[in-house]
Amino acid sequence: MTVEGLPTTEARRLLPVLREIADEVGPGAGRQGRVADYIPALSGVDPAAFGFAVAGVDGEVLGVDGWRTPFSIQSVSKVFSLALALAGGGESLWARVGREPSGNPFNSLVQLEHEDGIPRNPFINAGALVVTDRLLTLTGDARGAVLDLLRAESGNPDIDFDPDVARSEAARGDRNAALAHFMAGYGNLENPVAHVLEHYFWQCSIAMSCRDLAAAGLFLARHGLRGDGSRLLDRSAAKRINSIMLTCGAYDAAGEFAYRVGLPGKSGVGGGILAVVPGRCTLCVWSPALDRHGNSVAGVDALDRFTTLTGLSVF
Ligand SMILES: NC(=O)CC[C@H](N)C(=O)O
Repeated sequence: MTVEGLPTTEARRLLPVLREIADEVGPGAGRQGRVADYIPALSGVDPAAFGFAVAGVDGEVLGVDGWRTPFSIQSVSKVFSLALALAGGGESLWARVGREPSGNPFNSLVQLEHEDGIPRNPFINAGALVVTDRLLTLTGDARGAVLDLLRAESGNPDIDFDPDVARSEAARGDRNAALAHFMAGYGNLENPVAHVLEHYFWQCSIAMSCRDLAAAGLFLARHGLRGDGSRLLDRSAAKRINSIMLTCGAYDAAGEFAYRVGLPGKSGVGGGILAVVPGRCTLCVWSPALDRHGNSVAGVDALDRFTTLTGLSVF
């Protein structure tokens, strides 16, 4: 029981652990790694920023330091577009994208030719472009569908795209354009390349805080149930997304992430990482300085310490 006599929630119980970790990791944030600058609009972010939030399956969200500061969610959006594509279109997606770790950088082209235009998994860029294409076919507005889901599940209607980030990425989008055109050449896109790219860039540009992302990801900890009690995914689909996050969520460092953290997680080059403790809670950590794989240095460190201190991993 807490001092107020209310039952201790998961978030309240874990908040002191987040505080302890932030005191250890936060002061060093930005000393190792580099902020992503291949998307120019991301390059001005403070490398020393740090935020950490925990959301219990009851919906309570608490956090420390910069947990309410919005940042560019980038590839963390890939979890939500995948959830919507599976919820709306089912298993047929898997004819067009695989479920194996790639072992290659998130924007790599090399595997695609060997594997006939079928991306290894939905969390590398090529795979996410296929998922966006599927969502476009299903909804007519992939980026709008992702934004609506994020607003609804976080309970924050003010979440929005960042047009500067979206335009900046489009202006430097040659690699993603190459991936999309290459897959179109293999017949693995249903919509025009320019349309798919636009929706992908805008979806990546969404700005959210650790608070909002931890809350929005709770359906993954609730085995597919949304905040209003309705079902987004059946239990099996939720399990599968968590599994792919564990094996593919940190690009070509997914093995190292699983080794150190032991949780399903998805990182983005904005420095955010969403992690899931199924049945218990979600965590979102943010610190913009990245390692050479594109994962937040302080973010992975914080999650590593979290599972070490609490024993809350899937193993
Ligand atoms: N790893 C990432 O977060 C990459 C996302 C970024 N929008 C890109 O396509 O390059």
